[in-house]
Amino acid sequence: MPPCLLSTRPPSLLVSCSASPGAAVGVAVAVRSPPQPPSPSLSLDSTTALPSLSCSLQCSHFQSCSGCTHEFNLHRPVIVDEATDFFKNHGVSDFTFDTCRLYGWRCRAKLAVRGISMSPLIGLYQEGTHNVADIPDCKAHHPGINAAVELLRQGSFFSLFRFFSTNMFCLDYYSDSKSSFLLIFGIKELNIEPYDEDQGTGDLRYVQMAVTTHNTSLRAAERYRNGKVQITLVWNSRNEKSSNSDKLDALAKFLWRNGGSWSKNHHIHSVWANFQTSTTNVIFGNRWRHLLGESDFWEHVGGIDISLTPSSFGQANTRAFDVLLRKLQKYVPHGASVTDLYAGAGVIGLSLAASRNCRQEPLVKCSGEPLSWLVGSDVLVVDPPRKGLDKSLVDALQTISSVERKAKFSSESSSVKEKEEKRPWILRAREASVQIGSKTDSEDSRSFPRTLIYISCGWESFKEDCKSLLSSKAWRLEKAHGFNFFPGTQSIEVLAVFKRGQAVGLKKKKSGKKKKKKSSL
Ligand SMILES: C[S@@+](CC[C@H](N)C(=O)[O-])C[C@H]1O[C@@H](n2cnc3c(N)ncnc32)[C@H](O)[C@@H]1O
Repeated sequence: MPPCLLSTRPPSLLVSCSASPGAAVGVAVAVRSPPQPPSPSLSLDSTTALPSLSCSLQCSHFQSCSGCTHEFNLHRPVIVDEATDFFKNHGVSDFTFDTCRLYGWRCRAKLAVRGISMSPLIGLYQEGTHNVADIPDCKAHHPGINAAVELLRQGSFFSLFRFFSTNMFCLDYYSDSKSSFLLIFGIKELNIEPYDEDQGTGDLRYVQMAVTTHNTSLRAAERYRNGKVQITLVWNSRNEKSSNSDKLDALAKFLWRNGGSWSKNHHIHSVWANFQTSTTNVIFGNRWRHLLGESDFWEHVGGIDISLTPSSFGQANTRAFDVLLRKLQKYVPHGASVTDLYAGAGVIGLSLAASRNCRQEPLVKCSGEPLSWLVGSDVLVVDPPRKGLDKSLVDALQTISSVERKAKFSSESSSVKEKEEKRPWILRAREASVQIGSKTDSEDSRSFPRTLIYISCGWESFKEDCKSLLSSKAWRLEKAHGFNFFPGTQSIEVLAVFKRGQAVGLKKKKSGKKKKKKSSL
């Protein structure tokens, strides 16, 4: 029996659970809920009792698939309680949590392909094993991904017999094709072999599906559900000239013919190949080839259009990411200079640059200081992988105030020296260096960021990093928000805003205490 949170949170008649507007993909209907407008945010008011069944997963693959670990209360993972307490204990009592879209949210998936040709398994590894759970009806996937997986399954593996016996609907689907018989015959001929890890044999190892919902020819409300899928076939060969390349070519053409721009049911954006022969667990090899469809994959997020290659890091939950980016923009002043670390394809930095009209700061390198690349930045944004910040960065951020003091001191003393300089040839050389735009010492004295925005997908590592930053007294927490990036799991995305130094109130309190002590003596 999967864990049911009904026992911890009794259902109430008034339901305040609602998915983001437009979350019409496998929608959970609020039980006994009076009609109410969709609300993208949930209040964390503890008096608001929430139902379980209204936001339950109801997925036939739950338990066999490792993707989702929690079946109920998708709108409010249990970890939100812990996060609320954590932030309260660190001075932020108004932590908010955005429920976002609960179903069909995953726009990026890497799925293993295993089993046998007649009966392939396309899905995720079962917990702690290398057995793949087939997940054709995954509730987390954008429906376009499930449709593309189904097409892939037909194209790659269906035998003529199985095709006729269990998928008669496909005949209608293909009936307007000029040569449906040839097509069916072709499917059998493809006979793609799923990868066999033990032997290192087979053709298709993994498939990556990425959905773009950026289609400006559709009304905004229709774009999400009409998203198109970029398919990357991770092929077990060194390159496109290997012996099984005919099969790859045939599979790509099959996918494109039946899901591409000329097909009746256009849901495939493009087909790519990645070549990988390594026997390790690394999914992708270094060689990528665009095969069919559009080569550019555009997405619209955080107010910008961004083109990602299949090898780029992309957030799986595009809509929730958009909600986060819009919240993030509010913490960056207009015209600020921003440094974006762990930037991946640079979506965050570009979104801020566009929405906040950010100032461009040339990179300044002053020798000897690990934080030199932050000189002149007003805001630092970090978005590390699940394991959190690199230790060297935490160390640098902990010592940022003393580094700044040192930098200021050295630039002040050098400007004193500058003033004392009388030799005309030195003065002329200095003037020339300013004219060609190179940095002088005095410019290095500009301060380091006063704001640090930490975006985290790893709650445990975030807590550790947060404690380290706060314990150094170089930073204080000012705001924190959570986002439901991964409904069905206990992972949330956190956006935490830190400011330099300690809270003014805290300092005052301390000096007040001292005074009292003195007077009591
Ligand atoms: C959670 S992703 C965020 C990417 C980007 N901010 C976004 O939202 O699209 C973390 C990124 O950091 C990169 N990364 C991981 N370790 C890194 C390191 N030590 N230095 C720089 N980047 C790193 C990863 O490749 C990945 O692109």
